[in-house]
Amino acid sequence: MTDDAPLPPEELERRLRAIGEERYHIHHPFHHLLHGGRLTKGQVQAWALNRYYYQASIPAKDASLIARLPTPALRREWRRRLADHDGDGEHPGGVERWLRLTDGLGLDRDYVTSLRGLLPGTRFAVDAYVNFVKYRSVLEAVASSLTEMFSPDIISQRVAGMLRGYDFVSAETLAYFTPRLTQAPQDVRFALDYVKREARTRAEQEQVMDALRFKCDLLWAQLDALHFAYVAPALPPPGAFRPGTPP
Ligand SMILES: O=C(O)c1cc(C(=O)O)c2c(n1)C(=O)C(=O)c1cc(C(=O)O)[nH]c1-2
Repeated sequence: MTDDAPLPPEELERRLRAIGEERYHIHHPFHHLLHGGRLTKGQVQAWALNRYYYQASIPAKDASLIARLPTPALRREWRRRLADHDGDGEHPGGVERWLRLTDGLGLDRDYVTSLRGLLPGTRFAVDAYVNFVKYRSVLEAVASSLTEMFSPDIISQRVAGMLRGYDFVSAETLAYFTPRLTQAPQDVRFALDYVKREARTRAEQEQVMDALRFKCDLLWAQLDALHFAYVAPALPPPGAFRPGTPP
C-alpha cells in the first residue's frame, strides 16, 4: 500500500477511535474535578452557564449543514438532530432541557440566555465550531460531529460522579443527559457510516481525521477557559460570571 492509497474503512474507523482515546475532553483535568465531586457549586454553575452556549449553538450549526445537504434522505436524518435539540413544540429539546439544568443549579435563566457571563474562550471555541460546519466541506462537517462516539462514556461518568459528589445536584437536574445516551449512538451510526462511505481518497480520509481532531480541540479549549477562570489561577475575565455575585 502506498502512502496515498485509501485506508480500508475499518482502519479509518480504528484511527478515528484512537483520536478520541487520545484527545477527547474526558481526559481534561476540569472534567476529573467535575466528575469527582471536587468543585464548588459556583464552579459547577460556571461550567453549566458556559456550556449553555455550546448547546444553544448546536442547532444553528445543524441548520446550516441541512441547507447544504444534497438529498432529502440526508436532510431528513439531520433534521432529526434539529428536533432533538429544539424540541417539537410539545416535548422539550436539548436546549430547553439544558436550561432546566441551569435552573436546577440556581442560575437565573435570563442571565444564562443573555450570554453576558460567558467566557470569551467559550464564545470563540463554539463560534469556531459553527463556522467550521458552515464553511468546510459537507464531509468535514459531518466528521466534526463524530466526537459523539465518545460522549456516552463521559456522560455516564458525569451523571454518576455528580450525583455521588454534590448534594446540590439531583437526578432531575441532570435529566438533560438521559436522552443523549440513546440519541448520540444513533447520530454516530449515521455519521460514521457516512464518512466511511464518502471519504474515498486518502486525502479525504485525512480531512475526516483532521475534522475530528479540530472538534476535540475545541471541546478541550472550552474546558481550558473554565479551568483558567475558575480553578487555577482563577482569573475570570472582565464581565464574566462570578460565583456568588448577583448578575
Ligand atoms: O456531554 C458531553 O461531553 C457532550 C459532548 C458532545 C460532543 O462530544 O460533541 C456533545 C454533547 N455532550 C451533547 O450533549 C450534544 O448534544 C452534542 C451534539 C454534538 C454535535 O457535535 O453535534 N456534540 C454533542
